[in-house]
Amino acid sequence: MSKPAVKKTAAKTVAKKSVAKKTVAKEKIFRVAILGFGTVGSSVAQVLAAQKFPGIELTWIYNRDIDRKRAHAAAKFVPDTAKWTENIDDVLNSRVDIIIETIGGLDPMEKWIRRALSSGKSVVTANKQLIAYRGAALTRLAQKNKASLAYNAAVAGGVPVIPATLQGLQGDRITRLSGILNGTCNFILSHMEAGEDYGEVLEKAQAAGYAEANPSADVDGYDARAKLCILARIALHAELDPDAIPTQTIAQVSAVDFHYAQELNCTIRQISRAEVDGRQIRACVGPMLVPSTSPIAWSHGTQNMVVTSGKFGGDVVFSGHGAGGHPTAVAIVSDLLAVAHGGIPVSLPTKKRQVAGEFLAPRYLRFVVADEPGIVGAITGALGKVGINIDSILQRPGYPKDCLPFVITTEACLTSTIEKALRAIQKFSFILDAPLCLQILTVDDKAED
Ligand SMILES: NC(=O)C1=CN([C@@H]2O[C@H](COP(=O)(O)OP(=O)(O)OC[C@H]3O[C@@H](n4cnc5c(N)ncnc54)[C@H](OP(=O)(O)O)[C@@H]3O)[C@@H](O)[C@H]2O)C=CC1
Ligand SMILES: N[C@@H](CC=O)C(=O)O
Repeated sequence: MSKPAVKKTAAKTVAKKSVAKKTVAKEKIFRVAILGFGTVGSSVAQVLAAQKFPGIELTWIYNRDIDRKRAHAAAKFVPDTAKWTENIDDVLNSRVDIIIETIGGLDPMEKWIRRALSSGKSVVTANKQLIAYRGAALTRLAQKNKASLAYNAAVAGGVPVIPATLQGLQGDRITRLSGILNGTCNFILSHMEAGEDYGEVLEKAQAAGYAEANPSADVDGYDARAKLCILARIALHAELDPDAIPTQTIAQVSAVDFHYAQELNCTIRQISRAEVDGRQIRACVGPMLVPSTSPIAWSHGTQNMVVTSGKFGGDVVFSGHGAGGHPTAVAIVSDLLAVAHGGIPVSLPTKKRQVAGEFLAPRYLRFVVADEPGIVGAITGALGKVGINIDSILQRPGYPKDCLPFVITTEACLTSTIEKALRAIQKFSFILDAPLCLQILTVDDKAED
């Protein structure tokens, strides 16, 4: 009779030990460093200070000119126990477990992150340029050194499109991605839609910390195309050369385009698109006309929106704030917690793919001309010559005749065909500015078979 009792006691002891072990494991402290104490880095410190996550200890802050940073109001969110340094070796040679990189750019960040991963430190980064150009190699380096590389914040700021795609959509065959991937451009264009001036709104976006260090990255499309490449890697399993993706600036969009877009029941947004086309990927980034009935048109301010189209699951929409310190810090801290809790993202093989910039789409063409008889005939003739069919011609009264903007919309045509027609049109003597040519998005967002 006594045997089972002994067994029970032994089992209890084993159970107690394993609980104790788990408790010890749970209590592991992850030492964390933040590189870069700017908009995002200081917000990370604030989010960490506000929530005091168990097992996370902020131990280092690295930045240049550290006295200036320590004097900043956000420094109060950094615990007294953390050390401040302007020497990167202090961090890279320390016993830090996880480095949060919020500086940006390729050089020297690639070198520093390589050093961190090679010594088994995990890295959480918001650096979309680095991940777009070097993400595949850095991920391999992390895996080789049993470290983690997480970059949820590099695409769409606070919208968890990367973790959701990695954990929730890898079972589908995604064939198409489209949407708004740059908060600064969305902020600018949605404010212009409400009548504000391009230059003034860009300044507001910079002051609020939404824009990149060089805002050309935002307005000229380089930031969005880096994000598109990252998404193409995880959703389409395609490695793309960011430089091969055609980008168009939003700087040429003016108030008159919003007036004409409104007459067409549309608005204008910077759109990023990538679609599987056999062994290549069609991709581009630029301002486009979006029907007012499309949810994309309802994105205002820093909102981003990504639509993925899967063969089996159909369309999935992600939306939220794509720029700003706090939303981005949420993505970073979530990555930090996932790394500390041992989360292993799904990692399917990827293939290098060529980029094609050819899209079949209706076009919005805005011309600025010195008015004279025969202009419409000359332009429509040039379009007809390459087989492009016109859908509408819009000319509002009241503009000066010596600098007259008017619009032609076309039926769906290929990018190369419209470009050929525009090269011919640009030679006409009445053309004052390079014509603005924008794709018009249609509601044809179905997954391919
Ligand atoms: N802002 C946003 O909404 C988002 C930003 N990101 C990404 O996050 C990263 C940081 O962006 P953000 O916080 O806006 O940028 P900030 O310019 O506000 O912050 C960058 C910080 O890094 C410091 N820094 C820059 N270069 C160096 C260097 N060589 N050595 C040491 N310190 C340096 C800067 O110091 P100093 O003050 O002296 O310039 C600054 O404190 C970028 O990769 C960006 O693309 C991602 C998503 C959203
Ligand atoms: N400058 C970027 C910041 C986030 O990635 C943007 O405006 O989207």
